[in-house]
Amino acid sequence: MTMRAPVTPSSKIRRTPACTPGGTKVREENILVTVRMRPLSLKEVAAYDLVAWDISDENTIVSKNLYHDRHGGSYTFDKVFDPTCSTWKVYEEGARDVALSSLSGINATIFAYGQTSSGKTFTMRGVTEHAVKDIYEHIRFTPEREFVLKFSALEIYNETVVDLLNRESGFLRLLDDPERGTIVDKLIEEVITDGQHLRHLISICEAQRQVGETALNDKSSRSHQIIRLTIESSLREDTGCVKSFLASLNLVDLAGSERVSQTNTDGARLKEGSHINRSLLTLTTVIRKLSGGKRSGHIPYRNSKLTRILQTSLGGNARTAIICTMSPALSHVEQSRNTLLFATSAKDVANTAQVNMIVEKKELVKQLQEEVARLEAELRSPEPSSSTSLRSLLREKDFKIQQMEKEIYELKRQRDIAQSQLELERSSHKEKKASDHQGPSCQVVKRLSFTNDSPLPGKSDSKVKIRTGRKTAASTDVLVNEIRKLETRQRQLGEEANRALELLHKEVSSQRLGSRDTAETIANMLSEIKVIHETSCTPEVELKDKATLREEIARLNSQESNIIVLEEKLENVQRSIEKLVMHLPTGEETPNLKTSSKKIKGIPFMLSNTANMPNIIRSPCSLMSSSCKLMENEIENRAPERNIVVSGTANSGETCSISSREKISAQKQSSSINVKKMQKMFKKATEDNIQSIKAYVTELKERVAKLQYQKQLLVCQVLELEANEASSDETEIIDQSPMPWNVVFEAQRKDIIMLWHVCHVSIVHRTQFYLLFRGDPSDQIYMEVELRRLKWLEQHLDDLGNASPALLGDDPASSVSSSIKALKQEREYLAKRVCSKLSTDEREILYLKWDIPAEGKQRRRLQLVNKLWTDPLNMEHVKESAEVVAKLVGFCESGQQQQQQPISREMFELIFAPLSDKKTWMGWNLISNILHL
Ligand SMILES: Nc1ncnc2c1ncn2[C@@H]1O[C@H](COP(=O)(O)OP(=O)(O)OP(=O)(O)O)[C@@H](O)[C@H]1O
Repeated sequence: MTMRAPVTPSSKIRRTPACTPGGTKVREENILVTVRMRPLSLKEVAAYDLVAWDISDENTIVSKNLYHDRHGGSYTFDKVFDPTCSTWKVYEEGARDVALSSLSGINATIFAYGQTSSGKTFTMRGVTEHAVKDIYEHIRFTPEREFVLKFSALEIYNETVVDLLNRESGFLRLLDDPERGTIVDKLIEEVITDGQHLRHLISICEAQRQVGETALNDKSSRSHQIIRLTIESSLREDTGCVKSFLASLNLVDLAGSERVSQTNTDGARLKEGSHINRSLLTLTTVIRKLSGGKRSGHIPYRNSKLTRILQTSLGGNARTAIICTMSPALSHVEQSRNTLLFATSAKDVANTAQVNMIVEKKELVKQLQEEVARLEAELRSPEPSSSTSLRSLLREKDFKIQQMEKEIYELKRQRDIAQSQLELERSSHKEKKASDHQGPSCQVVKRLSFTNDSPLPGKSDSKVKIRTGRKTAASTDVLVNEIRKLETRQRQLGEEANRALELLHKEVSSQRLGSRDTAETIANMLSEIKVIHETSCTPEVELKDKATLREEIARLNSQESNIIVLEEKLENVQRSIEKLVMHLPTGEETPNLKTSSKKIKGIPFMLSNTANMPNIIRSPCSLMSSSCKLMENEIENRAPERNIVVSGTANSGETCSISSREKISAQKQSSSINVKKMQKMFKKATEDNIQSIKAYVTELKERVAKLQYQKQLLVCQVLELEANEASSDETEIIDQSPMPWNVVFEAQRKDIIMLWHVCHVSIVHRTQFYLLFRGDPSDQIYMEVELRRLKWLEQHLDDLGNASPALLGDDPASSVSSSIKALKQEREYLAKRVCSKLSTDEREILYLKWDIPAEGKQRRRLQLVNKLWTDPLNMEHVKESAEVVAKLVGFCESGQQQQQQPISREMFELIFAPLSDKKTWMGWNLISNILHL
């Protein structure tokens, strides 16, 4: 029966931190790592193999030969099981707890890792059996819950995923699911009826699995096997709380790492071995990178199907147990040490297991509503102690919301600025076009430009198109000039307004046109306008560079409060004007003629500088002079035979005087008519002036707004400049401080050594390269090329292995297996030279140091050579291997014994040949062949 995804659309998986049975929260938990040592196999006993390890206590395993173990030969784990331990004990202490977590919604994975024939399948078979038994026992003793178990199984064979319940479905694809991580497409899931059914399915999978015979194991698993039990459980009674738990239990039996020299494989087995080793290498890399909390870097899960499928179990949402299996034999000591090193890294990997609960959407809503109601009730409760923290939390949230609103407002504002800037840019562009038509000498300076949808001008947003450098400086100058012009204009206007107001003040107080209130109002207005004028006066600064631009912004910033004061004052002035209008004299009031005529004489005639202030303020004095003229005309009309002169103030140069007594009497006769006319005229002049001041105030307001806008532009420009400088600084920093070459060299050398190992590169080549390139700066290019070639080769190993002969040509060295074969031949060749090139003492020391048992001269020599260059992670081993190979081949570094063959860089001349030229690009076999001759 085929089952699809267990999560239905109407339900949702909720994850909460996992709890131990005791109820304490588990946020991070390290992988449980145990080591199981099997007994010596019959073959090993027959070969008189020795036991290389001691188990000093139930947590520690120690190498019997401490001579060259760089880890001091002692390794500690959560548990170490000696060869007499039963699988039950291994399960009980190394897997049970983790396996049973899956019953309470926590994903669990148990896997066995180790060298081929070390007992992984043996152990996992037992562990699976015990887990199945325990699971069914738990189900039996938990009647209140209903359990649904589903079974699926797959194998990863030669990096392809196959369904063990349905081999016919071919190779399965891996898909990325945002909710569940990596899933295997079309993998069959069968619902299990009971324990018997489950055991039956497991046995089917065992029968289906790829198994082959190797020199080390008659039934060697040639694939990684993953059995997955998906366990869903829910309460039988609807209690209204969490509906069900959902988790999977992965039981993983990995294929074993193997050495061609030990497994004596070729053909299909060899290819399998290569795939197995590669995926295990990725697993090792993933574990190494995850260990010690070094999660920040890239974890290469995607480099193999195995690590992709197990991703959640390695540093993710699962509890994981690893049982490392090993042989006790001395002949496998190197492989066992590698297993122990892997186990040591795995100990440091931390997982974050969560309880996976399935909650129906309706139920989820209900639960959330209840939660909200509870929280609200708590907030309302008179007992503050329990809700204090909640309240403060809410306050905090409110505050955050407010801040966010402010930010949104600010962003909108900045967007508007950017848009207006764009408008400016457009008009400037038009101007430029127009001036271009006029002639080449006309230059238009461009401003900053932002794209229409740019949210934040001046920030590092990639949408912001910035024209920087000289253009920015030029546009800054233009802006500054504009601001300067505005400011000068404003100053002039301020002065005009002052004069006009002073005049008005005098007029009102001398004419007593209004009450005392009116006089006070105007006096206030006058002083406020003065403040405005003083506040808005700015010193002239030459703004040429960014520093002065910044100073200018600082000044504008400091004037921010002034601007606010200014705006307030303008409001006051406007109010005062309103008041003033209310107090204006009506036509019915009869002023004292004597005083009026006296005052007329006394009114100072101040002609405003109308050229500088067009359409803003008309001085009442000019109106007064015209009213004088009107009076004069009237008098002249009434007594044409007499010469009447009306004298004015010194300012105007006009005078208004009467030359004879007759003229005075004529004036007296007509005075009653003229006074009314004068009153009207005076009132009109005052009204006009008030209108002018109103207009002026409005304009001042506009100017202030403009100034603020200009300030924003300046700020934007400075931000631009800073962002550009910062990015160029960063580039400089990067350029100026590369990683020291020796550090790069060490890292590259380690990578190269690992890749040589993975790609089965000739050990003679490795030796030459290793001895020749020791970190001299001139080695850089050689290291780079070697690394690239190896990376390419590693990536294409598969393709090469599978490629048709037509693609590869006849060159036998172009496939993986031929590389391995060539390596084997090379080792045989070197083994023949052991006696002639190494002295007896040298040989004995090496045999002792490298744990080579004393049995058969030829066999010992081969064993010695087979150990060379086999531990790419151990730099001491690498160095020793290179020294031994150099002696065997007769290399010497320049300056050493002359009878030996000197290594020179010419051997590694950089060849950039087309890929079809296998001999050249694979290169190494060719080089070593030459050297062998
Ligand atoms: N603890 C043990 N006690 C007794 N025999 C064991 C033990 N572990 C393994 N063996 C035996 O060792 C042999 C190899 O074991 P097994 O096939 O489990 O190794 P493996 O690691 O799975 O190898 P491969 O990776 O090649 O599949 C088997 O014959 C198995 O019965």
